[in-house]
Amino acid sequence: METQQPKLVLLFSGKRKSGKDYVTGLIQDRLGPHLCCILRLSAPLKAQYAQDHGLDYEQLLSAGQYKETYRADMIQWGESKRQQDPGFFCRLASRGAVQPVWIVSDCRRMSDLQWFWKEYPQQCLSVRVEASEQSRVQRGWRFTAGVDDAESECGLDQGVNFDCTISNDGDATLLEGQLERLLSLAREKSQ
Ligand SMILES: Nc1ncnc2c1ncn2[C@@H]1O[C@H](COP(=O)(O)OP(=O)(O)OP(=O)(O)O)[C@@H](O)[C@H]1O
Ligand SMILES: C[C@@](O)(CCOP(=O)(O)O)CC(=O)O
Repeated sequence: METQQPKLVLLFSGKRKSGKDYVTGLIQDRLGPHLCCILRLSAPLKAQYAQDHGLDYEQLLSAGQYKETYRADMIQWGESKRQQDPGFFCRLASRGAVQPVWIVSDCRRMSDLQWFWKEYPQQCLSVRVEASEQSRVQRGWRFTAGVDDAESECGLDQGVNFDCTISNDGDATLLEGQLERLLSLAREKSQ
């Protein structure tokens, strides 16, 4: 299927267990799958890595511990691909997307943002999901050297003026309120 020009591209980033998948899932639920798709840059990476290493792709995609066992090695594997072509996973993840609103759920590096900014200069909005260390620990996060101090987690810590920041520390009402602006914008743009 041919990719169609999006009307809005929400570029999400955030630390491990800040809730990127949770928050982007909520937005897609509200907008519906005809209006909004979620693009995971890590999906083509995990698909190829699973195939090469005889692993379970679905489990690598899920929020459980399984993917954490392989995270450091997946990062290395993905970085070797990105060195040859920084837009490699951006291109694969967005291939065939036809909805007017795209949510990229896992931007990690400046090159991820730059690729979308260059391809869709009028449509992009960068969104940072933030959560306290305490919330992240409750969701299963433990500091891991080589992961939490590497570009995969820290690549967007500096140098980006995010268009929007969402605090996701577990208060559902507070979260809903923060999503309203993005939901209104998405509905407006997709008309
Ligand atoms: N506001 C919330 N309310 C309830 N549960 C939440 C909330 N935010 C996140 N979670 C839960 O915390 C866990 C981690 O969240 P999630 O997978 O969305 O984080 P992530 O930033 O995508 O992490 P990773 O980078 O590891 O993929 C999940 O089990 C998710 O359901
Ligand atoms: C290997 C990697 O793609 C894992 C991402 O997994 P997740 O988005 O945290 O589920 C991280 C990276 O590309 O640096």
